[in-house]
Amino acid sequence: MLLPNILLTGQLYDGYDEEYECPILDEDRVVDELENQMSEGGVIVDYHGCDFFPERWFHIVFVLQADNSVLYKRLETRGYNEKKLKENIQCEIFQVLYEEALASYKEEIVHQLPSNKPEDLEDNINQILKWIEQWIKDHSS
Ligand SMILES: Nc1ncnc2c1ncn2[C@@H]1O[C@H](COP(=O)(O)OP(=O)(O)O)[C@@H](O)[C@H]1O
Repeated sequence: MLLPNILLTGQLYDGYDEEYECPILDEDRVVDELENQMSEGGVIVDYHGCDFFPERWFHIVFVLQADNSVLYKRLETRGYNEKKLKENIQCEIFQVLYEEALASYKEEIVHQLPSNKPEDLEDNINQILKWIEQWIKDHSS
């Protein structure tokens, strides 16, 4: 589930942030909106933050990381303004999202995955698939 798409089509935002040039997320509405689907299970949620999601929603959390030079080029290509670009890079340097994940979920379910090169994408998918298979095995009896 790609959360940004749902947010935009479902209009689950509350105003627009002129400084960061993005919609302001209405976190409570997002959680309400996703609750039924999430409690059914079998859902992968892709988003850049996680502290407002209920802990019970997830069995595992992956935090993707990129080296700064790689990330800089990526965000520059996306046309981020100077301030937004700087803050995103700083966020990566201080591992803000990894820390947020550690603070929001049990440490043993939070994993970091490098995402610098296309090959990393493939490796990460394989690793996540392996984890899913193992989880299904462990929980089917
Ligand atoms: N592992 C990777 N290797 C090479 N390019 C990547 C990789 N991950 C992302 N990218 C590049 O960055 C862009 C944005 O990736 P995306 O996963 O959508 O980022 P985010 O989820 O942080 O918004 C992609 O279109 C691609 O060009």
